[in-house]
Amino acid sequence: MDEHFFEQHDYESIVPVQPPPVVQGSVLNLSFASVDIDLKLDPKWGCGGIAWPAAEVLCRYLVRRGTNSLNGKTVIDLGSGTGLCGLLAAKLGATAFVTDQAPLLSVMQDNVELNQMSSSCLVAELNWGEPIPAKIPRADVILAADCVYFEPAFPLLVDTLCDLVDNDASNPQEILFCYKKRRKADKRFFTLLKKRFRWTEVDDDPDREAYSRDAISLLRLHKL
Ligand SMILES: C[S@@+](CC[C@H](N)C(=O)[O-])C[C@H]1O[C@@H](n2cnc3c(N)ncnc32)[C@H](O)[C@@H]1O
Repeated sequence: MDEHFFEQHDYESIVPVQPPPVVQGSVLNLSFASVDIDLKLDPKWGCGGIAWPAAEVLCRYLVRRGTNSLNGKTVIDLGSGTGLCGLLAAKLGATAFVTDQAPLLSVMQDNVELNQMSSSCLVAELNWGEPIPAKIPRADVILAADCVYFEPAFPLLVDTLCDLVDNDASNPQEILFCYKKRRKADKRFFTLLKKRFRWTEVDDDPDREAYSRDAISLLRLHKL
């Protein structure tokens, strides 16, 4: 993301921060190339109960890297909501941990069961800013989609990202951070992030031009 990103995309007045309306209990059938995922949506849990566009961008990118590209890897999906990115990672061969706050755990568990992924996609509570629970192991890949939207949580999310990354050069971790810009206030998140991470745009995604028109960036973070 170059430094003019926030000036180019001032969507504040035209992109609603509120989630689109969703019918309670509806099931969304998503297809990413050959990988299908069914998602129960639950608007009762606000923004966590629906699938967000940044999650779909991240899923499409992961699938494009190959259907076995996450074989044997451990993946953590932060602020997973419905569980979409973690479920997709599990379908690509990973052992995935879909994590969120307590109210979202039942939606994620329902979706894990709906997709028959209970053996490789595990649901765990992980509140940003709090110690990483013992049941969550070191991850090879950390995913975060559409997690920048609530200002008080900005420093908490940065802390959790830091806690999950150990900078072991012999065993590097990948952090894929897919972000949709909505408000100028989001810039404060990147000001905080910059103190602990640098980032590069994922540049091997042919969809990049299309989603950047929608103010979505897919970033790879590197801990300083
Ligand atoms: C906009 S939703 C994105 C959900 C999903 N990643 C997607 O893209 O479809 C943001 C998610 O972050 C979670 N979240 C917000 N604050 C959090 C916190 N302090 N700790 C853990 N998760 C949090 C919310 O519960 C919600 O599921």
